[in-house]
Amino acid sequence: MSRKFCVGGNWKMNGDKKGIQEIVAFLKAGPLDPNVEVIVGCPAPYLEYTKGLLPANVVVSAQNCYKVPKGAFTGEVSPAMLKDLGVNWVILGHSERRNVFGENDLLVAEKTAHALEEGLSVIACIGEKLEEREAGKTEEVVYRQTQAIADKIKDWSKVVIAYEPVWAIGTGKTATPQQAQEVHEKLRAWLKAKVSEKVANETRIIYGGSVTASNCKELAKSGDIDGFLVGGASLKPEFVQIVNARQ
Ligand SMILES: O=C(CO)COP(=O)(O)O
Repeated sequence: MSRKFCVGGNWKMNGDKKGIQEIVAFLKAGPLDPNVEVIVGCPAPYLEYTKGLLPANVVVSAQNCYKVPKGAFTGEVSPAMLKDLGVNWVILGHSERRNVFGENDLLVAEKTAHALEEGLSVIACIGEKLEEREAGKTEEVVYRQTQAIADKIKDWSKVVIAYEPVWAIGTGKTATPQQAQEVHEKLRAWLKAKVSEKVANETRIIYGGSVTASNCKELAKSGDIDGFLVGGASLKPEFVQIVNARQ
């Protein structure tokens, strides 16, 4: 089975109704490559609003959710609530969740498991910090983060892994196609060894970190880069070019 190219926009804590209308306008104008799965991660209060505006070829995603269906967890959102709104995707374990909000590997794995149980598709984010890369620990870190998830889930069919080296996020320092491909290839080999050959062959591994219209085409040529998770550039019309990187 070939892996469908997948491009997610992660709006982070950006946007208001007017801004969302502008983003929807360039998504509608496209044209977006019909062979690409396009997902936009919007802030929780705007999920239903955004879903109501998006064209049929773009789906909406949440940026976070908690690990249980309901209860005394002030400020949290459950997968059941997302499903109730007709939202079928969630981004989990983003480095900003890990590093600003203190989410550890276990919590990210528990959230992933629960979201999958509730029927959501998950973009599960992993990636090393600059000091970890400089210390030669990139593989150790991404394997550890992926192992935590592998320990909690059985079905990988609704999981997309986003490799986002922390040093490349919002910095303008994109990983080179070689750097990204190297990690993606190693992750796929790891999945083959630790999970199964089928999961290794079928799971999409997308790259995130300063992806722009000008660097996406080179990155998209690498065999193990199955798409992108785009931050800043997903708020701008150039997102359309990133979706179309393989054209
Ligand atoms: O964190 C990211 C996507 O989730 C990447 O952000 P930038 O594209 O702004 O570097």
